[in-house]
Amino acid sequence: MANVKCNPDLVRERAKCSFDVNELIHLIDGGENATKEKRHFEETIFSVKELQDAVPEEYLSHKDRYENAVRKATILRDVCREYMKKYNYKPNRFRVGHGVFKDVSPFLLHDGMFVATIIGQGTPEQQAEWLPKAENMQIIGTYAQTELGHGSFIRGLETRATYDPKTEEFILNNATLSSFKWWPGGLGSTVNHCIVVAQLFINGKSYGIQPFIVQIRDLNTHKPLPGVKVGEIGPKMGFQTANNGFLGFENFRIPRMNMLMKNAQVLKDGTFVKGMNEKLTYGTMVMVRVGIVGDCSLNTSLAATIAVRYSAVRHQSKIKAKEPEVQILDYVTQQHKLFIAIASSHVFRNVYSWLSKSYLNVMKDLAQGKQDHLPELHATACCLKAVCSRDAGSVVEECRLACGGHGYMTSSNLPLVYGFTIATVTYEGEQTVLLLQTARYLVKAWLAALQGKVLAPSVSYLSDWLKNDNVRWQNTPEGIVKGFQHVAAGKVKAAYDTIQKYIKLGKDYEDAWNLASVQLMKASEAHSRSILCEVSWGEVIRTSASPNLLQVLKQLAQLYLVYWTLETSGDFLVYSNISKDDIAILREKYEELLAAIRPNAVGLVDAFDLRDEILHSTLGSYDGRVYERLMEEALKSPLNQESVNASFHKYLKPLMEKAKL
Ligand SMILES: CCCCCCCC/C=C\CCCCC/C=C/C(=O)SCCNC(=O)CCNC(=O)[C@H](O)C(C)(C)COP(=O)(O)OP(=O)(O)OC[C@H]1O[C@@H](n2cnc3c(N)ncnc32)[C@H](O)[C@@H]1OP(=O)(O)O
Ligand SMILES: Cc1cc2nc3c(=O)[nH]c(=O)nc-3n(C[C@H](O)[C@H](O)[C@H](O)COP(=O)(O)OP(=O)(O)OC[C@H]3O[C@@H](n4cnc5c(N)ncnc54)[C@H](O)[C@@H]3O)c2cc1C
Repeated sequence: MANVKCNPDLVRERAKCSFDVNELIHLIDGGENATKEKRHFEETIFSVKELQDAVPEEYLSHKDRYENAVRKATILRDVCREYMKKYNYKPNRFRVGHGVFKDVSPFLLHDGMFVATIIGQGTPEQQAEWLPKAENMQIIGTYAQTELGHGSFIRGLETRATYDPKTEEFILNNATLSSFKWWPGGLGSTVNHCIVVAQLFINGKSYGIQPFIVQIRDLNTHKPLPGVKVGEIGPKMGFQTANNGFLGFENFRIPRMNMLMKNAQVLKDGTFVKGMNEKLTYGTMVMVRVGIVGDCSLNTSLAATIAVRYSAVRHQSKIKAKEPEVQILDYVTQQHKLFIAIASSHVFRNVYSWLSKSYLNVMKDLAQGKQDHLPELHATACCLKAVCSRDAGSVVEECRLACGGHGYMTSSNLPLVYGFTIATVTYEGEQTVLLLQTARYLVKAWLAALQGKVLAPSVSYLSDWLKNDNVRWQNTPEGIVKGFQHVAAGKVKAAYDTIQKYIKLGKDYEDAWNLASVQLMKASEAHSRSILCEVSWGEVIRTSASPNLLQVLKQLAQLYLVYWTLETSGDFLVYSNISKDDIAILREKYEELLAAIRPNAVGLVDAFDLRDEILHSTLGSYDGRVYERLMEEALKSPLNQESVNASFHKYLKPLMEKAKL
């Protein structure tokens, strides 16, 4: 990239960077070697001509766009397979996926949930049967859980799997419209198999929801099998190429062994054998929620790179009347909009790495029959997924707005990035629903703290606060982290007290919960923010890096802490010992941090190391040829391929002629 002829502003920005950009790239990637491998892999993918679109895909019809995405998905699969064989390298498909598809691969659910569910929910025998076929794409699958009528409340799913001991089969049925599966990615026209989550019935008795592996299309003709009704759900806000679909069954029979039975089993005679914990059936969702925190880091870095580079290139208006128009990045309000995006990406990455380790530890425990840490993992993954996805959506939109009119252009790629980022707020557990899951855990933890019990590490601050809620405020990163914990503890207590108040007024627990649920949701958000602050600050101070880089990483981490303290200063005034003077000091600190980060802004986004092919942006490319690219892309419009469009003769001319009469 260094030899590309760049916009002079970007050249100047890069020259003033105070740290070694390559050092940060290596740190993010996990070492110099990892960067080399990543770059070699990406170079390979993006040099495949067939993966490059001649026409921007927004000009294609819905159908052509889908077919093009499938074409590229199959080529990408082949290239990756060869590459993995040759180099024994497991690539991050999500990064290159953004480059190849711009939007979402029709195989996303195959990789992200179908294979993962076979691993997580299948017995060793079932894995041996299905996994090789799924991994080498002999079968293509998705995860079909959500229905027209139910998504959040999965105990309410209506698809039925009724066991027939005579034939040792399950009979799948969707008797109502609301029971039709609705949303699964790839289901529309791509997959031939599904994990179907259905209510198990044996001898008229319900045994809750269970996962079944179901073939829905003929492997040769791709026609839906008799008894299967399947199709695509149509255009959406984003995810246009994900091929989301609907599905219903009518007396569709599958063998008994197609119920994934790692957790619970149905024996030949119809005996149901309960698993260690019925919530383990929800395991794939926990895994994906963890992954989404990492995805939030990637999505935020895409938007930050585009908006920061553009803001360095774009000159508009003046700060001082007699001086030239400034780079818009010099406006402190612009820095306020953008630097939190850079900081958030680092915070999400660090927290993702921490959460993934917890996830793997709990999986190891579960394999040994220990489930003590599962509730804590579930509670933590729920609130972090909810808050990170919401933050990422807001950050991406702020970056888009920060690019003014050009941010509204599809060719900036910011609308698309927003489309797939904001979807993460809803899928894999709607944000409020997940925050309320965490609130259940927090309320229990609060009760346990009141009883003097020892709490799990992520909530032990509740006990500390109970012992001493009068800790002096300190304007240090550690003091701010404590402050976030005080806010969270104060909110948990307030929500708990509100539930108790309603119960005393004669409400039952469920109604009291619903009445207090705004507070519960906010408590859960505050808990999540305190984890984000504590973990990310902790990770940064433990980072081994050169003094220059460490200084910049600390500035970013502090920016995150101070930004969110100021954003939620009302809460701090209510629940911590912060004073108005402390807030004024933090405001000053915030301005200092923006100024300190300013010279490194372009270096920091360069360190995300996102190739132009991944960014897909007229505004964000490495060379900063913004206006040239905007014009080049505009000229690709089909309307610019003709000097006069047929509509002139058909409609406009007759209209003008009528007006003459
Ligand atoms: C570096 C880059 C990395 C990139 C990685 C990218 C990652 C992305 C990977 C793949 C992309 C895939 C794309 C996905 C597209 C979208 C897919 C989908 O959306 S699939 C459908 C997802 N659906 C949901 O998430 C539904 C949400 N609803 C629920 O989960 C549940 O209904 C519920 C809200 C949890 C409620 O369940 P239920 O009613 O049964 O429970 P409760 O009565 O409320 O609670 C009972 C107790 O059970 C505990 N519980 C609940 N869930 C779990 C769990 N999963 N694990 C453990 N424990 C659980 C709950 O806490 C209650 O406990 P108590 O309070 O009673 O003790
Ligand atoms: C892009 C995209 C891709 C998807 N891909 C898949 C897929 O591959 N497979 C799949 O199975 N599903 C998929 N889904 C479905 C997704 O998982 C659900 O849409 C999601 O879980 C939310 O459920 P819902 O639509 O039922 O929302 P609802 O639950 O109906 O939410 C509507 C409102 O009701 C509120 N609400 C609901 N319950 C409660 C409660 N208990 N307390 C308080 N408020 C509540 C919510 O907070 C929200 O404000 C996808 C969705 C999207 C958008």
